[in-house]
Amino acid sequence: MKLVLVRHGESEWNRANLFTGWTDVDLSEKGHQEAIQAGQTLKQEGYDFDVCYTSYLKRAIHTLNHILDEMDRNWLPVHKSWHLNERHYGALQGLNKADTAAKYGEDQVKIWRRSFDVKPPLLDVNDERNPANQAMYRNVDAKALPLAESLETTIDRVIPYYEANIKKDMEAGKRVLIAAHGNSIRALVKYFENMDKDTIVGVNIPTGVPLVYEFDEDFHVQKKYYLGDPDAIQAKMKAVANQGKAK
Ligand SMILES: O=C(O)[C@H](O)COP(=O)(O)O
Repeated sequence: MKLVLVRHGESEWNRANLFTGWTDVDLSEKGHQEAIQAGQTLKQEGYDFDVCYTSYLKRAIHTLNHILDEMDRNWLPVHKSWHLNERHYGALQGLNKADTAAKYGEDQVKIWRRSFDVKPPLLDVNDERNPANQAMYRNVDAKALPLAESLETTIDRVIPYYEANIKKDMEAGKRVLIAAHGNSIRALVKYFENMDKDTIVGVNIPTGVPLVYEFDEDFHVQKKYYLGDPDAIQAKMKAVANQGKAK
């Protein structure tokens, strides 16, 4: 069984190096190109899908749309869920990552970005960015919506959704494509690989590159690989890690 995950292409806020989280920003021009390239790669490599999953955020939705365009698979069913959203970056959303590192130190920014269980500072409940105050989440139980998330609390909402929906589809023999985000994908990577808290700290997901997992029938990982030029992928991962360095 194969599962393909793609982090959205570069967003406008990735380009500006801003903490983004649940802010609904679109792809940059480079991000659109990365998503188109991901679709072309999947097509050239002979991939096909039966069902797709994505988040509520347009950078992931538009990435998926580009991929489906390139594969001529726009007719596929697409499930959108807030459970696949990026980790909520709380009151850090909108701040520049390098400036934040200069102000609070690179170690603190690494803790906020990559530690397993530390949440960034919470949004105020009255903040218009509180998801409970936004139309996008009007059908979600407000008690389930965060004011900030750690990777641990992101896992708490990604994995039950994966098990109840995506895993079920895979068990039924469906080929699944997920277009999501750096940290919702890190949640899945940690779970699939049973990774410990220290190892996941070093995992950075590149933008717009298909990541393939091959599982046996008990959902043990047999193989894991990115599709594309290995040097270019390494460079993209390093660039993500370096976003938290002071200039
Ligand atoms: O929300 C964000 O800022 C990014 O999409 C992911 O950020 P990170 O790599 O700093 O966790």
